[in-house]
Amino acid sequence: MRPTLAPYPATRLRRTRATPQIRALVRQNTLTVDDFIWPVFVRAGDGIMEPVPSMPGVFRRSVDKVVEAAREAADLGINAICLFPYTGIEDRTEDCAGAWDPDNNTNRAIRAIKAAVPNIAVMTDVALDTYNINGHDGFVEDGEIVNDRSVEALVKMALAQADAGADIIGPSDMMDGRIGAMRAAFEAAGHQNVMILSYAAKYASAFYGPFRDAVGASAALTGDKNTYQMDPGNADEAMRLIERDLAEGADMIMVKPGLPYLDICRRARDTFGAPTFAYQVSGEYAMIQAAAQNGWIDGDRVMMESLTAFKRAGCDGILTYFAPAAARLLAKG
Ligand SMILES: NCc1[nH]cc(CCC(=O)O)c1CC(=O)O
Repeated sequence: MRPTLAPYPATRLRRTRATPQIRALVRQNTLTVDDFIWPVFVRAGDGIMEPVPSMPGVFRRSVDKVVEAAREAADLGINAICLFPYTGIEDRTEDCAGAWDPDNNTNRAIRAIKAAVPNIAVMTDVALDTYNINGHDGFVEDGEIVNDRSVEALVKMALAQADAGADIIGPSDMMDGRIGAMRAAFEAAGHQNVMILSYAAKYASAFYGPFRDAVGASAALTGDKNTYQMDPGNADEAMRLIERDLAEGADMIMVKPGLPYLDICRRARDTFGAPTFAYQVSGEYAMIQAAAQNGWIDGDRVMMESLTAFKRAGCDGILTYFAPAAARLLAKG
């Protein structure tokens, strides 16, 4: 729809920008604490908060500290927390068995949060990269990332998370057929209320660098993820992937990374109208933090502006490491 515009001077578009009150009145998109999912890194141990050097302000937390973080988030009004495990090179294996161990750090954290902080949703990550000796999201056979055997393992991983009490399962692996396989397995296991937030349009991005440091995958990763994650030049393929995942039973979909892919967010929103999320990934976070620490930008303002951009692009919510900081700023008003 084209707005009707009388010619100048009848139309002076600056009129509706003149005061804070009028600007607030005509504002189309507003960020609220309801928009955030907070990604948190879980590690072994007790009483540990280990800083992630490439992500200033982000920590690897032991389970007890993750529970504290969940409580803090819930008190700020954040609706969901998303868990990612850190695994050192010594605990990584070729068979990735740790991924579906009911007592791995993620599953222990899910149970502990569910017991202590009932008013926050728990989301998880489903991919083998955090347990794999070679850092890939699927099994590697003769240098190839194999699909169907990986899907079987991912289903086991997802079931273990659902058994532990996860509310939202987030498959980030980009294997074909995993959403349908997980949905069928959940139905068979009585987990019909477990949601799937599919990382449907996930690009092979250099913006994931700091995350791979955070989960211990950087040192492990051999080669790249170009045979399963998307080519940054493609847009139509993202629509096909989202349509496919929704048809297989995903409840919500994600575009990842975030800011460089806002065009994909907008198309996803307009094409499918499904609950649409973006992941403001580690590299996006690190760039803003680095520039802010150098005094080159106003960190708080850039944080809020970047998060608002996702709302403008049609997203219902954002996975962001800024969640608690932004929630605190919003609470101040
Ligand atoms: N399956 C792994 C996974 N899940 C979330 C991220 C990235 C998140 C971030 O960069 O903040 C990645 C990294 C990757 O695909 O290599």
